[in-house]
Amino acid sequence: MPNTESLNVAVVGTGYVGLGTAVMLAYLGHHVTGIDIDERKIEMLRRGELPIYEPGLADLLHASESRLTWTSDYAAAIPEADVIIVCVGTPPLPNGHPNLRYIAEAARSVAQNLNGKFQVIVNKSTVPVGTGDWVTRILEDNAPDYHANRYAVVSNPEFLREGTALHDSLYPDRIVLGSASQEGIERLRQLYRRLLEQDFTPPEGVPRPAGLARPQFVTTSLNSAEMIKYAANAFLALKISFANEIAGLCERVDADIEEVVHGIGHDQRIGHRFLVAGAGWGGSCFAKDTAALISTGAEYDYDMPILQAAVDVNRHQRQLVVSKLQRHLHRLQGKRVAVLGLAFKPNTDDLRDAPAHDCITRLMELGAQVVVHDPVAMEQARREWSHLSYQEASSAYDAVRGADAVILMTEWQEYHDLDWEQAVASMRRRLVIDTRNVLRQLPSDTVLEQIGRRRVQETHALPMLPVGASSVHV
Ligand SMILES: NC(=O)C1=CN([C@@H]2O[C@H](COP(=O)(O)OP(=O)(O)OC[C@H]3O[C@@H](n4cnc5c(N)ncnc54)[C@H](O)[C@@H]3O)[C@@H](O)[C@H]2O)C=CC1
Ligand SMILES: O=C(O)[C@H]1O[C@H](OP(=O)(O)OP(=O)(O)OC[C@H]2O[C@@H](n3ccc(=O)[nH]c3=O)[C@H](O)[C@@H]2O)[C@H](O)[C@@H](O)[C@@H]1O
Repeated sequence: MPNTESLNVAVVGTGYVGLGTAVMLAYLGHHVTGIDIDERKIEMLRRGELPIYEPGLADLLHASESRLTWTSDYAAAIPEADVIIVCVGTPPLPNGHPNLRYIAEAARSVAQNLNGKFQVIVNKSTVPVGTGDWVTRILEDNAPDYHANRYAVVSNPEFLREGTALHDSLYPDRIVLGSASQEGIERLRQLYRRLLEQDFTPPEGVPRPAGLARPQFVTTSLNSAEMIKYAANAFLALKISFANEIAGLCERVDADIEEVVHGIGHDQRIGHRFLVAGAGWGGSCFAKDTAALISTGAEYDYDMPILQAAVDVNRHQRQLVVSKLQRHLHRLQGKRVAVLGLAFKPNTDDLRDAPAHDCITRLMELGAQVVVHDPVAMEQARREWSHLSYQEASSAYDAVRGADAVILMTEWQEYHDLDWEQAVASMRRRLVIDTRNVLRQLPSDTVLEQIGRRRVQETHALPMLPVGASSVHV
């Protein structure tokens, strides 16, 4: 094992996880080379620009610049690396199984450049149980001189959330390492020593949480580590779907999901987190990982009805938003609907499986005129959602002006801080569907619909107003 505190690390794949990992490890003092086959990303990173939006990441990137290198050439990074961390994508195939093509390609490229000394190949991508063994086989088949090479394969699942990636990377609850190689585990203990002991100066803007416990160091078999990642995401998705199911019943029996969650959350066995009802979970991983787990079950002829129900509840939840709109506006043909927020959650530009996509698609099918705004994801949407013909607004106020309804899809702070008095005064009809339950007091003549909550502001008829009218009596 190298004696120095600082290791040479190659991070393969510079997406949301790879970038967070590379920058965090450089901040902790390691020398990191990020490798990506996407040369556009590498060029941007070389210019000091980030290809993704993640709060605080640009500052940390610049603070650690001297220990960060970017390349598309495996040969420039792998031979020198003590640790190679694979963070390539594992997107879903139509049958729910993850596409492991990028993992196989990365493993082959790594194998061809191994140096013959002891190197640790870490898999951080989310992969089905058994992938670590399969990667070992790919390394054996492709390393130039298999017998001369010594290496360990370790599964090290990632638990960061987009939007809070730095916080989650620097202050993790646990670091999970699965491997049959004790030597591999020990090298990773060295890699993560500063994290484990919380022995670093917190970067500006990412303070250490008060009373923070040190991360748990969890070592397991390769298979168990791979399973831990899927089980964790499945359980979180399940919690949200449970909250959404109870929210639906709350609406029918005139109870309030927020009061209910507050009440049950004080039971320490339940807790408050990940029980916020809304438009359903989205993002790059929950749908992909629940589908992957169900598809793994199917391979073994093993049903997973609880997980399947969580997925079904989520699908239904996505449709709820438009139903709420129809309840008030009836026919949506020609109605102008403002959608605030496109990203699947605040503080990211990631649009993968964003609930806003389903909502906009449905609104368009029903003939509505859709105007959208997002503080950071508009450009991304122009690239990825070019099949949707909505109008873009340059500000939230512009989106809302003249609208028959506003749907708040993503709880960006900017929307929370809007001057709602001014915003609703410019609407044609004062109907606000808050799918994230974040709005509190709107002008009294506004209908505010939330998820699973008693109608916070009630009105019996929804008047149509001349645009710009400042008040109305109902
Ligand atoms: N996005 C997230 O918040 C989290 C993602 N994960 C998992 O981490 C993995 C990566 O996810 P993201 O970072 O979101 O993916 P991403 O799609 O943002 O990034 C993947 C990157 O890998 C690169 N790549 C593909 N093949 C390559 C190859 N052969 N060599 C070098 N680079 C290659 C792509 O060009 C891309 O830049 C996935 O398995 C995901 O499930 C785990 C925890 C959190
Ligand atoms: O494997 C992954 O990719 C990651 O997936 C999630 O992280 P992420 O998808 O970035 O974001 P979350 O904060 O978990 O939110 C996911 C979705 O659930 C929704 N959500 C979240 C929490 C909640 O209480 N209610 C709720 O509807 C969010 O709005 C969002 O659409 C997990 O939280 C991470 O631990 C995991 O590493």
